Amino acid sequence: MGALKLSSIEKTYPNGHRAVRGVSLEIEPGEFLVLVGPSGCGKSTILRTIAGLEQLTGGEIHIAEERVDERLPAKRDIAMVFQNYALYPHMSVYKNMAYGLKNRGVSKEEINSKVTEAAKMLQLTDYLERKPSQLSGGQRQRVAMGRAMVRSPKLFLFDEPLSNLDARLRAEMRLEIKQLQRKLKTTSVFVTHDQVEAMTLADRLVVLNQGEIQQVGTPKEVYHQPANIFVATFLGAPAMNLFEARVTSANEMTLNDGQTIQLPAEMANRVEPGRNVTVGIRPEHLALTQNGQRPLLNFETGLSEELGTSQLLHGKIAGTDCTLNLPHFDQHSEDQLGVVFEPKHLHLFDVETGKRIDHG
Ligand SMILES: Nc1ncnc2c1ncn2[C@@H]1O[C@H](COP(=O)(O)OP(=O)(O)OP(=O)(O)O)[C@@H](O)[C@H]1O
Repeated sequence: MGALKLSSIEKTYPNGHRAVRGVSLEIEPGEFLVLVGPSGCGKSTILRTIAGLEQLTGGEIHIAEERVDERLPAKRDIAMVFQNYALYPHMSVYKNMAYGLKNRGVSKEEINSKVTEAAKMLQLTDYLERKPSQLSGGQRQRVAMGRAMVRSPKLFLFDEPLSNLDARLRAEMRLEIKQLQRKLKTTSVFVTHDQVEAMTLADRLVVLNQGEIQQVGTPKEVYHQPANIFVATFLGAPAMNLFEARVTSANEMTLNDGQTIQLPAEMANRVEPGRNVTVGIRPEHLALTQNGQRPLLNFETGLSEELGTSQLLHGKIAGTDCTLNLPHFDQHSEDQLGVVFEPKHLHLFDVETGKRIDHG
């Protein structure tokens, strides 16, 4: 039984903008699903239609097998955590957390036990009498989490909840949310445009662009077998390197400047000669030749950037911009270097459709 099911949902805003285009998804109980994509791709709109803050213009939403898209937000048994926390400034932490339960007529004793338990889990016990203005950003975000938790909803919805926090706190809260969700096992949908957040939090990722799903999969699947060029270049920093090439024999491709690359073994004889393809390789999968090793491609060196744990070396292969992410720092004075890679790390895409040409 799916915990949440979106069936061909559509959202066209009154101004005619079609923000969500036939999105279908099924989420398992206890799953942590992350919606990720560039600004304007429709991820917040999807979340808001699940919560009932926006009306669908097509399709259906089911929560635990019950159709909910025509129900009022309060009748959907959902708790939402927002980017701006949405706490009541004049109420104490305790009252903020208790508010939703009090409104539902839950007894004082039960409220007390739930708030106390959530506060303990979130390390807020010492702050229950404070007002939100007397808390740090991270603590406020925890109160917002606590308020969602005490209601024991069927579903948590997170709308970029960490984007107001500084980088360090963000990383800490990310881990806390993950640990908390593991403990509570509440089905969760989390929206972010931050790919690191998406990769680290998700059981499964949904990559969106222009209101449409591009790919659904585990972070590993989506990173290592991107379904198309959009997904391949959206996830990963620096982005995957792309080159135009033509398949010139059963097992070989030729780049613009005549340099050739072997097709990955699984692809030999499977892509017809004459076909134009886009070849992708991630910066961390390219290395410089060492000790007289034979180069697979020539690399014209440009600027390098030192990142501490690794070094980015920018340059060109076959006249196309290209970046290498190298684990060791070395000064490079030569203009031309050789690069090597493992053929299994090559990604092939159709030039016209941008879709992955699969090799297992
Ligand atoms: N009320 C509205 N009326 C008209 N268009 C809207 C409305 N709300 C959002 N949109 C448009 O719908 C598209 C999707 O918006 P949405 O907020 O869902 O994107 P998003 O992926 O969450 O982006 P961001 O990361 O910037 O929040 C955008 O092009 C946006 O301009």
